[in-house]
Amino acid sequence: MQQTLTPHVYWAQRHEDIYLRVELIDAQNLDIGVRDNVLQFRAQGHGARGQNDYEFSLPFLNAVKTEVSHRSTQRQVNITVRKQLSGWWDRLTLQEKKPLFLAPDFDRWVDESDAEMELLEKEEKKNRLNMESRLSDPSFITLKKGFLFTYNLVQFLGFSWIFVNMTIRLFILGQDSLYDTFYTISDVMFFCQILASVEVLNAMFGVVKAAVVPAFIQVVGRNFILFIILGSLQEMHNKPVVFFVFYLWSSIEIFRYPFYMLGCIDTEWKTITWLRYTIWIPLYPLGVLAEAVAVVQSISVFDQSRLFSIPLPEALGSSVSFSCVLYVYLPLMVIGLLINFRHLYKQRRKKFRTRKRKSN
Ligand SMILES: CCCCCCCCCCCCC[C@@H](O)CC(=O)SCCNC(=O)CCNC(=O)[C@H](O)C(C)(C)COP(=O)(O)OP(=O)(O)OC[C@H]1O[C@@H](n2cnc3c(N)ncnc32)[C@H](O)[C@@H]1OP(=O)(O)O
Repeated sequence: MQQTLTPHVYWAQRHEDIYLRVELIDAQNLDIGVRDNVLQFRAQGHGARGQNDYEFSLPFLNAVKTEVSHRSTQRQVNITVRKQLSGWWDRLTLQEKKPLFLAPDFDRWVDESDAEMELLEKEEKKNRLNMESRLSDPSFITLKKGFLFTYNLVQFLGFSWIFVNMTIRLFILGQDSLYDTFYTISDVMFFCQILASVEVLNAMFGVVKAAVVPAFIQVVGRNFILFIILGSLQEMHNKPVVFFVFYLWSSIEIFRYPFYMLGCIDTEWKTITWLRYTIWIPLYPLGVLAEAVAVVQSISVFDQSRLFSIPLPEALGSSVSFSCVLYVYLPLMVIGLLINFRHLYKQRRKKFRTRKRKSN
């Protein structure tokens, strides 16, 4: 006659689950359930004392859910019980004295802080997956493309207006047009450059696959020139350098934004792609050079007007001219140029390498 025996049971916990491993080979006729917060286990199998009926019951320390999941392998039965409330238990069973058949499962054992880390990682992974599934949701993609298309269209119209207006004025007025660029163009340029801040946000929040640092350097660099150097000093408004800065900026944008617009409707025009990834090569250094000339020309104006001068403690004198900041800014421009030049060079290589591979 078969006698009923108790198998060896190993346990471990996480904040949300209890894991039990019952050492029973070829377990059959399993009857496992939670009743009145007590796990009841009954099965036939080959345990420490050979082929027998095996059973045990475990009254849990805290409340658990009644549904139990289990999986029987050739060597053991794995049971997972969900805790009613997420938390760390001091022990598994209601009674303080540990039953003799129960031992920690060192293969799965972790201490509370490790389990917390595990939980955090699990949650992060869940959030990431949620985010990814939201980002790949067709309605979100349509909304995103609609937003980007509109943004790029507005910028394209703005910069085209600037470029065409300046070109026509150059043809009609000749050299004279160089002296009043700021008065005729600055409002639209202010609008476009303020709006361009969206590009940093787009890169930061992953709306587009663009790099954050180059976008930040680009937007901050241009806005510094536009609002601080040109916008705040009336003496700079009629300088020909304004023409060169605005013309060089708009020359790239009338190709860059249509390139992005076409991307939003999954279309590519090879000429536009080539122009977007090529004409920055002469334009970028020329643009930085024109901006540097504007900075140098503004130094004497800042020194005379004392605009934005930095107040000092009485012992050191009255104030320091804002031109000190400009002496620091000039080498920063060179660093910014190198960072963005390298970035654009990489983007160009990536673009043309991919296209060559596609056409092979
Ligand atoms: C702590 C204070 C620091 C302050 C530092 C100050 C330093 C000052 C440095 C001054 C340097 C600035 C000088 C500059 O003002 C001079 C000029 O501009 S001269 C004129 C010539 N200029 C240019 O050619 C630069 C034009 N600008 C750019 O190219 C970008 O702004 C730049 C950030 C530099 C690079 O762009 P990005 O990283 O976005 O690369 P991609 O265009 O290849 O885009 C990558 C992918 O993202 C998709 N994308 C990007 N934007 C959009 C969008 N608006 N709509 C839709 N899709 C977009 C794009 O399609 C690419 O995707 P895929 O690869 O799938 O095609």
